[in-house]
Amino acid sequence: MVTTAPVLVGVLAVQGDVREHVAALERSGAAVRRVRRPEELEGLDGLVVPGGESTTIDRLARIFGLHEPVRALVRAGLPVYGSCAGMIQLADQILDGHAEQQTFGGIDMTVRRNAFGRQVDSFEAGLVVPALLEPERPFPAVFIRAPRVEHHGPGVQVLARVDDAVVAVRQGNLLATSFHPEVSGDDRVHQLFVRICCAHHAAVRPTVATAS
Ligand SMILES: NC(=O)CC[C@H](N)C(=O)O
Repeated sequence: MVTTAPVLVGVLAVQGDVREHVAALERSGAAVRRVRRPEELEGLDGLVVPGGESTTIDRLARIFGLHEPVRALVRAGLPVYGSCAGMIQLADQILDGHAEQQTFGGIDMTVRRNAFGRQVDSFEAGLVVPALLEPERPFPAVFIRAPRVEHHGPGVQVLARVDDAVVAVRQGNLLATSFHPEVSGDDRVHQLFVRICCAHHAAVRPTVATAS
């Protein structure tokens, strides 16, 4: 029998719906660590930037000394998944951000904050997402003051749209959704991310498989 340890995925825990992501990742087979300090980034196979308020996540990440180390890990190829405010944090450019707002960047896209307008601040949509397991089953996507991708470069793969709006993307090991899969009771987005983390782990860490 070959035994392998589960991948270790961090959840940036400065603000936002951290607990729901921790639970969804654990259900998807990952070991999870909440990250509030730079040293807690060490040894991770992936990182989730949760939804919440991107201006607050940005400000606290900089105060806690996490901004530069997370930027460096993104550029070094660590798998990172950003949901809603987390998607904003992974965008190279943002529209309707605060004047001094910064992002980790990494995905060659321009994201507009709060793009779906006040009258539909929150809504749910059944999305067709071919990249997920059982793609014929629509994903119950919950949008809460959600951003949308306005422009993206050729290296960015579009995973889902609502009408014409791009709401889920992947670029290499970086994954981002406008919506909140952690509150939907459907773990297929987290399962996709854990698979990306497993592939990265296998590529960068020598396998210590014990045969018995
Ligand atoms: N649910 C969310 O994460 C909302 C994101 C929020 N509108 C922002 O700009 O950060």
